[in-house]
Formats: sequence, C-alpha cells, structure tokens
Amino acid sequence: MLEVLHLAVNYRGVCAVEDVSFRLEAGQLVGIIGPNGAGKSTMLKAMLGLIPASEGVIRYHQRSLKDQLARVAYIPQRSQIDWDYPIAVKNVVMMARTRHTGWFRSPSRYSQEVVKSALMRVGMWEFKDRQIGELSGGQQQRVFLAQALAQEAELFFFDEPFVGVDKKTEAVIFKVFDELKHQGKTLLVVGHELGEVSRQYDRFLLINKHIIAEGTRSQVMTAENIQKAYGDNVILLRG
Ligand SMILES: Nc1ncnc2c1ncn2[C@@H]1O[C@H](COP(=O)(O)OP(=O)(O)OP(=O)(O)O)[C@@H](O)[C@H]1O
Repeated sequence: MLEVLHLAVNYRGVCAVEDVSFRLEAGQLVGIIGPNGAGKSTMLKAMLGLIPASEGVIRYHQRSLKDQLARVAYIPQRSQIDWDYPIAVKNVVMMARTRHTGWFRSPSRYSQEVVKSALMRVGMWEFKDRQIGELSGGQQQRVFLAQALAQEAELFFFDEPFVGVDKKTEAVIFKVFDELKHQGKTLLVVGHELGEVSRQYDRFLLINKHIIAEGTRSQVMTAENIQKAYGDNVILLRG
C-alpha cells in the first residue's frame, strides 16, 4: 500500500501543495485531476523526492518511498523531455534496464528480451532504430510507456500521458494501464482535462493545492466538487 501523509510543498515560500493525504491499494488506476496550476505535477515530483517537500511522509509497504525508487516508474510530461537529444528508440527503453545491467556492461539477453517485449506491447518495435526526435507525439509517448514497462516497476506515475497524443496511442495507453492493473500494479495518472475522465479509472483525487474530493467517479464528479476545484470557469462536462 502507498501512503501519502500531510504532504506540503512550497516554491520560494508560495504554497503549491497543502496537507495532502491519501492511500492507494495495489491494482488500482487512480486519476489525479484539477485545474492548471493545482499542484498535480508538483505532488508527483515531491512524492518521488525530485523536489523537496516542506512537510509530509510518503510510505510504500511501511517504508519510505525514497528508499525504494527502483520500484517506481515515472513518466514526466512530454514538454519536460528534450526531444532533440540524439538517441534511438531502443536505447531510450534500454535505459530502464541500466539499474539491472549497469552503465558499462552490455545488456543481458534477458534485458534485450524485456526491451523487445515492451516495444511490441506498445506497437513501437518496428521503430526501434529511429531517433526519438523523428517520432510523432503519440509515438514518443508510447516509447516512454515502453521504457516504464521495461523497468518492471510496481508503481507507475504518469504526468499527463494523454496530452498531444492520437486516438491509437490513447487506446494503447489504456490497454497497457488495464494489463498493469490486472498484474496488481498501482497507477497514478495526472490528467489535464475533465474530458479525459474515463470510466476506466477506479478512483480519482480532485485537487487544487489540497484534496477537494477523493473516491469513485460518481463520488468525485459532483457539480459541487467541480465548482470548488475549478470555480465558475467550467461550462462543459463530458464523459
Ligand atoms: N519550479 C517552480 N518554481 C516556482 N513555482 C512553481 C514551479 N513549478 C510549479 N510552480 C507553481 O506551483 C503551482 C503548481 O504547479 P504544478 O505544475 O504542480 O500544477 P499542475 O496542477 O501540474 O498544473 P498543469 O495542469 O498546468 O500542469 C503553480 O502555481 C506553478 O506556477
């Protein structure tokens, strides 16, 4: 079980995340939603220790998550990745295996198999020798999904995986989410638009600095909660 207790993050004295607490069980697909600037990305990064939290404890199976980061796959927003970096698709995915093989050894046969299987699962094996900068947005996202799969992690943190992707990629991502869920993995997925609020999620956290609502789709997506999180700016609810 993953536990977040009283997480708070400040940027130069300005509060971005405030007293966030929740628990996640294994085998769940959990959506984190909220308006722009609500602190969703900040929350994920602070959970991983990529930015300092001013308060809070993150535990996974009763131990600090920071001591177990090898069990977490993190897929940042596409806008945070340098797509001009000259690297082939298969090597991006192989990077997930360096923890197993080390930087200076050739990858084991097993790691090569894991990389191949991950790329096949997301429909990107035929692009294995392409440079990442030569791919479409959706294809790039699928390569990073393959990298996460190749890590053989238990917890998966995705930051806005559906931004700028095509329908095919969206379907691939949801298929993989479903497979991972059934393997007992835990998935935390930051969404951007309310329209992404698919019925495939088991639970939602609606946040705007602090948690506004938590629970199933029908518990969270009430007019009152949406108004609390987004103010009067939301005029359309899909899904
Ligand atoms: N490095 C930083 N330095 C200072 N302030 C920051 C930094 N990163 C984010 N912030 C601020 O913290 C708040 C939360 O930002 P964050 O990116 O976590 O929100 P978000 O919910 O992920 O937003 P979006 O949906 O737009 O990606 C915002 O007010 C943002 O301007």
